[in-house]
Amino acid sequence: MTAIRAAGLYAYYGTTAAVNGLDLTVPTGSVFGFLGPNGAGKTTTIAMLTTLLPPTAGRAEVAGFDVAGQAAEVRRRIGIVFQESTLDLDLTAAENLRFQAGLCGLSRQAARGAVSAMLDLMDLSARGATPVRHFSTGMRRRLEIARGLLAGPQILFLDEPTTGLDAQTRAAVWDHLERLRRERGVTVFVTTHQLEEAEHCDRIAIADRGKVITEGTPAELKSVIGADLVALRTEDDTRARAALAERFSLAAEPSPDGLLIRVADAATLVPRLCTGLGVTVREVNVAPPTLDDVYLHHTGLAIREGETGPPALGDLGEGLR
Ligand SMILES: Nc1ncnc2c1ncn2[C@@H]1O[C@H](COP(=O)(O)OP(=O)(O)OP(=O)(O)O)[C@@H](O)[C@H]1O
Repeated sequence: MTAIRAAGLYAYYGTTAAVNGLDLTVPTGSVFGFLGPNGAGKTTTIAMLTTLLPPTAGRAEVAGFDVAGQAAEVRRRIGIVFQESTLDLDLTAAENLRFQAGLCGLSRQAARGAVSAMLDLMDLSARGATPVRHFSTGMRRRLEIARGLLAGPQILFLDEPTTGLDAQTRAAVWDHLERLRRERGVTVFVTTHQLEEAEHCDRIAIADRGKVITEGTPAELKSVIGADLVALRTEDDTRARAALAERFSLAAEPSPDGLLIRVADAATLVPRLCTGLGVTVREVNVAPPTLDDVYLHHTGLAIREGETGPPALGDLGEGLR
């Protein structure tokens, strides 16, 4: 089953192609991470998939409905959590949710049930009557997610949901997202700058310049890189570097962690190095490929958080009603 399918999707702002022939398939019930450097087209893609921005060309289906021709059907089946908070700080948590329930057209009785269930799901039941002004950043984020889920969407879109949160709060938000998938079968589509967060995803797509350049499970993507990073400390790194080139045809980069070498199979190479290098090896560390390596390999960029970016999703349209 496919929750989201995009084929040859384009979005132009004037003559700039923000999304440039993007193809995407998101399986139902998955947590799908959408990664990419600033300006890769992530926010614009979410804006099209959530019907806030009409595609310039191409096709996208969400929950089986066309985003351009069947926007109302799509909207009925999705929830969105914007990057910027859109909560009313003067209202309590429950009031914020009730307000949203009204916008979604839920009856008074249905709203009461949904508000209480969502507060419960996001561990906010005890704070329903507290004005949001008194909430921590993490609690506000959880409330935003609760609000995105209020109308029982099949697919939840989140644009950089953990930006600005500390590590502990980020982990809590991810716990909740994983629970959603597990307990409610909600498909979660999330953009993130945090590669360690991408490890939580079932599948990841990396976008650059408006196109998906690679896609797969975290393990698949790492296996494509297929190289362990070996850090070698020796009694004489200059001689060791020359010996690595001469005897093993390996190029080593000096670094504060020692000589760094990328090899396909460190387990076989390391014992050979220790006996055949001709320079005493003092310390060896082996690290399997990380998503950072994958990202760097495909985009030529190290991912960084907190860079200034183009407009947030909330600025692109009126929001779902
Ligand atoms: N409203 C707009 N008008 C003109 N150009 C825009 C507009 N919104 C985005 N762009 C341009 O489109 C490209 C893609 O932007 P988009 O915001 O979709 O990327 P992104 O991957 O979400 O970036 P970030 O991670 O910084 O949010 C960028 O070159 C950006 O400058």
